[in-house]
Formats: sequence, structure tokens, C-alpha cells
Amino acid sequence: MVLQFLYCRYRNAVAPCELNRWVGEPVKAIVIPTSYFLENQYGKPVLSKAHQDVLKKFMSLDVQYIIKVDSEADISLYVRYLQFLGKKLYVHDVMNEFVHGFEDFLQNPLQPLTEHLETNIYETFEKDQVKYDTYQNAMYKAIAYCSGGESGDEPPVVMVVGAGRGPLVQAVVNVAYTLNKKVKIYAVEKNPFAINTLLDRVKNEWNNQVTLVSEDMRIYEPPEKADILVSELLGSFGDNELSPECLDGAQRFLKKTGICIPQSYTSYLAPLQSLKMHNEIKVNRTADKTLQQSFETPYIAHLANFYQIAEPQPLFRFNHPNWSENINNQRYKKLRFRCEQPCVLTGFVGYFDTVLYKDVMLSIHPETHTPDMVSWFPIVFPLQEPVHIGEDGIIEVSFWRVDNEEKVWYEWCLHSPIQTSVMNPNGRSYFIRKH
Ligand SMILES: C[S@@+](CC[C@H](N)C(=O)[O-])C[C@H]1O[C@@H](n2cnc3c(N)ncnc32)[C@H](O)[C@@H]1O
Repeated sequence: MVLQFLYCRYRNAVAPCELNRWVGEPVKAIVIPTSYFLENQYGKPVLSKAHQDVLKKFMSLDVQYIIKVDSEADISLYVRYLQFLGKKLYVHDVMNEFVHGFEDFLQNPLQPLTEHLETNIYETFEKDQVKYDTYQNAMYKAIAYCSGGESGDEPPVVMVVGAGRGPLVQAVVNVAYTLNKKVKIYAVEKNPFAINTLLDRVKNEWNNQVTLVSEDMRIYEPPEKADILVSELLGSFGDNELSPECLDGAQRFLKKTGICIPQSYTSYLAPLQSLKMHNEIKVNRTADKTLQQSFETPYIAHLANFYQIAEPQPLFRFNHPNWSENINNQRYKKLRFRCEQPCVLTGFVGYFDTVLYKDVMLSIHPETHTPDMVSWFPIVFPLQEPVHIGEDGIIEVSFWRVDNEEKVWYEWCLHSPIQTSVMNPNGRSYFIRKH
């Protein structure tokens, strides 16, 4: 699709929402007539701030710029100016550097519970200092407040469950040092590859002050109970890597007065227009999957060529510890979104935020995104076919989190503007294994 430059020098700008929707179209080229350029004090062609803002929106997309000569012009001046503008408008921040090359690239969600993560994945996690600093801040507040033992004069017991290669264990060690407080530390991890690194760190970095447990947290029987249970088992949708199931199992060894970090997490959902993703799913289907299975599967992606049709709304929330008699991690919710303008619905985009402890939070919700945190990309739940949304459109969708003894899965279906069949019934195309 070729986008004729949307603004004219003498006309008012198009509405920002309309421009945002263009970013969700499969735009291949932007045509800029030479007559739209202004002259700077040196007589050279430049674009107005409004026009620059339009180009900025398309910076992360792979678009070409076509200069249309509709006035007397030395074309080389325009070409040079656009090259300069490309460099000027590119924002050099942590997020942009990290996501470069991942734009709209589909990834399967990880299943760290049943598939052992590889070293390079841990390495990628560990690059996100913002995540660990925020955890450390939460631990600082929790450990400062906490005293261990019946009498309160014993060191608090902190267990890091799902310790990986130890960045959160290191954060506990740092807090104990900063507070000048004795803390008993356990690291529980079921991945034998990560255990090797932990063994080395216990001996060479942590001076044997950490008790290492090579076991699944759901079956581990510790010699004592924890005051604080720290974990990072979160996926892009919060609960989709089975943090609820793991922590429900681990809280057996948390004192009744104990604290979980995180204390809660909430998923969010927003309707999405991304014809690019829709086509990628179709084209990149692997031989072992039918087209239906490919569309009934969520994907992790850094979205670039997309339009978020409405603000995200909260979907499912989980609290820890959960001391209810019958823990039920199934969920159902129906959401209703009002659309600002006609568009094409291709699926839903999911985010999450989490309260680690009291006011310390992490978020990938676009409105509250933790600055410079790169650990999680959004998750996308596709629809089988794009759905046209008219003027004053309403989108209604139902979402389920379902489980049985073996697995957890999501189902979703559209009620408005059209009723679709339920996607992924009984987890037939996508599920997360518990064992
Ligand atoms: C997302 S990684 C986080 C690792 C580390 N805490 C970090 O921040 O780098 C989750 C870790 O939890 C481990 N894990 C998941 N479920 C577990 C379970 N039931 N018992 C023990 N470890 C588990 C995985 O092997 C993985 O190392």
C-alpha cells in the first residue's frame, strides 16, 4: 500500500487516531510531493514539524520514501534532507536498541515449567537490569519490614523459587548487605543446566550462605518455612507461564504471615489491527500445524506495524499467597470496547502488570510501562479472519482461562460486531503443560 502524504501545507492535519490507524496498515511507501516542503533560512527544503511527526510514526516500519517532483526542484537536496531526518528522528533509547530487528517477528511463548531454558535465554533475561533493580527494591522493603522466628529475633528466611542462574538470589544477597541484616537464603530451581551455574555461584560468589535445592517447587519439602517467597515466573500475559500453579504449590512452605513477591499480577487485553501479523501467521505456518492451529495460538511479538483499536482493559488477576480452601485458577471475563473509528480487527493484544511489594510495580501496559524494561514483549491472540469494524463500532469478546490435570489453556470468542466460534476449544491447538 502506498500512502500519499496525509497532510497538506495549507490544510489541517488529519486526526491523530486516523494517522495511528495508518500505522496498522501494510504501508510499503510514503509519497511526499516536493511542494509540501518549506524553505529554511538557507533556502534548503525542510519539512514542517507536523510533517516530521507523521514520518516519525513510520520510522519503525520498513517503508520507502518517494519524493514526487511537483514543483521546480533539485532532487538531491530533498534526498539529503530525508537522510538527515531519518537520523534525527530515530530515538536512541534502551528499548529501541533492544527491539531492533524483532519488529513484528512472531515467537512462540516460552514454557519454562516443562521445557528447560537454555543458557542464551537466561543471558537475555539477565541483560534487563531494570527488572532486577525493581525486584531488589521490592525485596529491600519486604526484608527491612520482616523479622524471622517466633520471637522475631531470628534471621528472616527468603526463598527464591525458580532461581534460574541466580540474579534474584544476588539481589537478596545485596539487600542483606545493604541492610546489614542476616538473612537465610534458599534457591530452588528445577532446571539442571541452571543448577550447574548456581552451584558455582554458591561456592565462589555467595560464600556458601545460600542453600541450593535442585527440585520442582511444587514437590520440595523444606526443613523450615519461609518468611518471603520470591519468584519471577511471569509471562507476557502474567499468568501464562503458570506462575499461579507453581506458587500455589510452593506456598505450602510459606509461613501464614509470609509475603510473596510478586503479591499479584493482572493481564490486560486490547483489540488489535495488524494485517502484517495476520499475514505473517498465514505465511509462516510450520508444516506440523494446520492454518486453524496457527490462528488458535498466541504469539509473543514486538508490535510495530499495528494499530491498537481501544485502550486495554483488565482481564484476569492472581493474588499470592492464596489461602482459599479451594484454589481455582480458572477465569472467565467478557470485555466490551468502544471503537474510535472504522478499522479492521485482526485479534487482541495482551499485556500485564504486577505488584511486587506494596508500591513497587513492573508493567508492560503501554500507559504504565516500566521505563527501559525490555524483558517482555506483548502477546497476541489472533482471530481466524479479519473483521471489519464500522463507524461507532463495538467489540465484545469473551476470554477463558481453563485447566485440567495436565494443562492450562485460553479460549476466546468474539460476540460483536459478529459472533465467531470459540477459538482453541479444549486447548486443541495451544496449551501450556503442567508436567
Ligand atoms: C522466567 S525464569 C526466571 C529465572 C530467574 N529468576 C531470572 O529472573 O533470571 C523462571 C525460572 O523458574 C524455573 N521454574 C519454573 N517452574 C519451576 C518449578 N515448578 N520449580 C522450580 N523451578 C521452576 C525455570 O526453570 C526458570 O529457571
